Amino acid sequence: MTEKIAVLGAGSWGSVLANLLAENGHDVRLWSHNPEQVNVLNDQHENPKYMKDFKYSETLIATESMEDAIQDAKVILIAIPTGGIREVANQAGTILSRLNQVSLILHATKGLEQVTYKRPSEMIAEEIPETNRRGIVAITGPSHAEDVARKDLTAITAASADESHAKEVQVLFNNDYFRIYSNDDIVGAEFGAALKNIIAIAAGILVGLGYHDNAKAALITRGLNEIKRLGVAFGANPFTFTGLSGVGDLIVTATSVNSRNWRAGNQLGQGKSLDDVMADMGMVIEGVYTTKAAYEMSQDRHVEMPIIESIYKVLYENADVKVLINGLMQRDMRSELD
Ligand SMILES: NC(=O)C1=CN([C@@H]2O[C@H](COP(=O)(O)OP(=O)(O)OC[C@H]3O[C@@H](n4cnc5c(N)ncnc54)[C@H](O)[C@@H]3O)[C@@H](O)[C@H]2O)C=CC1
Ligand SMILES: O=C(CO)COP(=O)(O)O
Repeated sequence: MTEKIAVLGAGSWGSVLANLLAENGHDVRLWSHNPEQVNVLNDQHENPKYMKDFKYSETLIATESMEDAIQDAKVILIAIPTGGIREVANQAGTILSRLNQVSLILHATKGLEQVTYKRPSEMIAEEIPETNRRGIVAITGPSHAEDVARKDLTAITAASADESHAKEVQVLFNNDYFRIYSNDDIVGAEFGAALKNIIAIAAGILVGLGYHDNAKAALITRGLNEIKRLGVAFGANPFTFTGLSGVGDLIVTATSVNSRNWRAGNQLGQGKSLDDVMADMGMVIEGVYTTKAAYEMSQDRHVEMPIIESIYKVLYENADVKVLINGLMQRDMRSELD
């Protein structure tokens, strides 16, 4: 069945998901706050800053009016970085109240808010009145926008406390190259999504320093343990971390040059400064911010996270990464299962 769907955020991920939904036959309005980007998307079906050399479907319509996008949309997908999602959800909430409309809210954001440590779905719940939303679903998992654009096979998770909403999302997105599984553990899905970016930065650093496959495998495995430990401390189901939103996303992000977090780490490992890395990327590097939130959360909750603590020290205290690696390797001997 064709649905009207609003996608808020026309960066690499929002634009590619909007394109997929339009090609699935839905009536999609892609909102961006940048009028020039909207014109190029509508006239040339391109989005050069975010998705080089990719032609979007002619049925995809971009708009700079959030109200046009949202009006009559049964589903609203927010694909905005963590730093902007609260503001955009607030704008959407105001419009939904004014229109007296109720929509299902999806988000594709991977991070934790600074200072409050809130997950994206918690920010959405605070900004969009309950009377204007049927439910909140996180869509997350191993999915580089570049691979989805070229229709590589992709499987991700739709997570919602009410799994019936996640099942609705499966119907909207599924096609012959894109498959969504449902999960009722939105806490675990959002923790996996946010924290894997930190381990991806660490993996990039290791490769930048000249380490190889054994080091990467050790980092990914022990990193997953830290992700699970923090997530479980906040109520996540440990099994979620063995799924697409956990180990799946960790593999894709920590092993790929397509990952902006991995690339950022790789450049840091080669000696570039964090300021230069961030200025040159031109797109969001979520893990830089999530590292700070996760480190502070681990201190508050007394959750041991030595790898994430080391990345915090590299990014925020200019610590020597080789000294930190040495420290990690010399920690007290322990059981793998502790
Ligand atoms: N790019 C990818 O392959 C994937 C990205 N994600 C996640 O999706 C989220 C969005 O990422 P991308 O699209 O890749 O980022 P991006 O950096 O490519 O684009 C972000 C877009 O959001 C807009 N934006 C930022 N703050 C805004 C605000 N306050 N108001 C209005 N617009 C605002 C920017 O102008 C830009 O168009 C992130 O949390 C990311 O981790 C998730 C899966 C895959
Ligand atoms: O989340 C992603 C893939 O699942 C994209 O990761 P980056 O933000 O590191 O590019």
